[in-house]
Amino acid sequence: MEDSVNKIAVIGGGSWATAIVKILSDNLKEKEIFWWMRDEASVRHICKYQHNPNYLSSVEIKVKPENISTNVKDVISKADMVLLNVPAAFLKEALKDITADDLRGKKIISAIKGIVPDENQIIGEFMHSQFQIPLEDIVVISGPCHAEEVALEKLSYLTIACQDMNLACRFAQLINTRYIKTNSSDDIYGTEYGAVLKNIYAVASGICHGVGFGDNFQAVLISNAIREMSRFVDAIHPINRDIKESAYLGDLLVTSYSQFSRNRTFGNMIGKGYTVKSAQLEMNMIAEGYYAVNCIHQINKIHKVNMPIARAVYAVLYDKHAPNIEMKLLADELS
Ligand SMILES: NC(=O)c1ccc[n+]([C@@H]2O[C@H](COP(=O)([O-])OP(=O)(O)OC[C@H]3O[C@@H](n4cnc5c(N)ncnc54)[C@H](O)[C@@H]3O)[C@@H](O)[C@H]2O)c1
Ligand SMILES: O=P(O)(O)OC[C@H](O)CO
Repeated sequence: MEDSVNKIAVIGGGSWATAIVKILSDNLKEKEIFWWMRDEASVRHICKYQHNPNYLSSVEIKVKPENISTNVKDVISKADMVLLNVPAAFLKEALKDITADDLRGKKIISAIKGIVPDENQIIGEFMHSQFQIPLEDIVVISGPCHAEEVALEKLSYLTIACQDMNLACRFAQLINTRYIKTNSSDDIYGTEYGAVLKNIYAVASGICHGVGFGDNFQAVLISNAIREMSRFVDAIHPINRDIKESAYLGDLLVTSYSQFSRNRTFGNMIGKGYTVKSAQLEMNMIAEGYYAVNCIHQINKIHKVNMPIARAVYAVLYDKHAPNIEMKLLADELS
């Protein structure tokens, strides 16, 4: 991989996939980018106008038109690195025609922050168990970074997690740009679960805002959320990690406070009285936290970690408890 031109297949056509395509194009290392998205009309539009019509439409797309396709098998076959970037809930659907043979020998990069529903697996576990990808060939991209700020070339930091630190460093060299800096980590489980949990806490943050809590309470909520995240990731994968690093605390902060956060926006609508369906319809984007809280609820039946915030979000979204009452009950449990 080091000596030959890197061939990278980006799988997904949403905001983050579009931002990642921009980052890869702006990075100066020689590479060829292939891009899969499910929507034929979007492919045609991008090939003709060099802009994604639905997401980050200000970004100029520099991928060759012949490399953009709705044929996932074809796109994957041309690459040696496959960068997964569809919401976790749609990953199985996106890869339904792909076999372990199609992915043999390829490096898998996950930019997804979610859990595969029904399987209740983070992306690395899913790719390892379903496609026999060796764990050391799986790379996770995480950290506090909104696609919208990438479009504006605002300075951002990404964490590249991989059990093979050489691979983490090699991939980092493909995405470092003037506005993207990278850190490396070998904590693939903590990085993935941290990203999953921060989405749930952003939904909680939005619900609290929606029902009328202010900044003072929000600060207490987030202080409790980082401790809850720490308890859970330590129970799942107990290694020596600093939860204050950007991939954990940083991502929790950006998602809980930013105007760009999908999960916070979704939670805010729920707090204001929208149903889940109507909030989802209102957004052109996906709030991973909605799906993740159900998966974490199932996973935590085994681990039994004390998770009052995730429990409250689950109660509102899945047991249909009134958001204002549930958040007041939660407030009594926080300190
Ligand atoms: N947006 C960000 O700033 C950002 C940053 C880091 C990580 N991520 C992660 O990237 C992943 C992709 O999120 P995003 O923000 O790009 O998505 P998005 O919300 O911008 O776009 C939604 C995506 O989901 C697809 N989609 C919607 N309904 C679908 C369906 N029924 N079947 C199949 N696909 C469907 C759309 O085609 C689109 O690609 C998520 O795991 C997210 O957590 C996002
Ligand atoms: O803040 P959200 O909910 O849009 O999630 C996007 C990214 O995960 C932030 O790092």
